[in-house]
Amino acid sequence: MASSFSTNVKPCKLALIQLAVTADKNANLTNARTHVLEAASHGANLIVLPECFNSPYGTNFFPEYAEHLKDGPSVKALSTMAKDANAYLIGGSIPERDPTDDKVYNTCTVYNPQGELIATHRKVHLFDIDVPGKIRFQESETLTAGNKLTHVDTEFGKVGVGICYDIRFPEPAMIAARQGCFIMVYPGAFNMTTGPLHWELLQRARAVDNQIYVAACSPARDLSAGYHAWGHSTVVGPAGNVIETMDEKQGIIYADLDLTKMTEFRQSIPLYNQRRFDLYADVSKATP
Ligand SMILES: NC(=O)CCC(=O)C(=O)O
Repeated sequence: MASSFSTNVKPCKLALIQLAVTADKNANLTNARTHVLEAASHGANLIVLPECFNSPYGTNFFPEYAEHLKDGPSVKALSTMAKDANAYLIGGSIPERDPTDDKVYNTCTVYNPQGELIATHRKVHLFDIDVPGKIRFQESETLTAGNKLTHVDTEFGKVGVGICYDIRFPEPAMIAARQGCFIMVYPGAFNMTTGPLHWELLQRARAVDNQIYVAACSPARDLSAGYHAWGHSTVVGPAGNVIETMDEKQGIIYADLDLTKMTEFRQSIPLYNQRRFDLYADVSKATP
């Protein structure tokens, strides 16, 4: 079977904005706007913000900062930013309160260059871990998990979206790749324990498994905050190569994404046609 990627699409300049996040929501939105417009002035047409960019990252903060998507200040600000930047904007994530059930979600909102909200992704895998003596974090104390995978059509091709801990699960990236996404984008906030261990490894793994681009966009590290983000926002290519990365400070990285090169690489190592789904079509049925 031939790869389902289409290559006759426009080239795309990706920008990952590693924002410094504070406890002041309005200041965070203003800071995001400044950086989105800066990225656009450098020619970026697909711009990404970090996980939880409008609120400190902590289970006690999520309900306090949560807002409705319909009329919340963050969605309004992001929509205007996308329009003024004339770019697709993957708006990191924000704590979202659903007015129908009052539950709170960790939600990524995506906008087209006209400022229209074209997709939402609620974090599917909640970050519940307990590494003794290192880090305990239980998003499920205040958040509810989303129930769908998210693929967004853009003029550059189809973009898969996950949020942070979602990257640990290979299946959504594989489904996205098989359904034609050329990139998985993960707004994410790893920490000082799991960041050095797994942040880059997981991005490279998702990329090399599926021969797609992978981008992960973190907040900058703030040692005065309760949660210390790893930073190191990174773009990985379809061969599993790190294209661009950075340190822990606020800043922007850029990458030109070239689907022709991606298709050539897929032809040279044609995993797509070689998979043996006759042997492993449904891993959920595997038992010891
Ligand atoms: N915000 C998150 O989901 C953090 C995920 C993380 O640090 C990990 O190790 O996984």
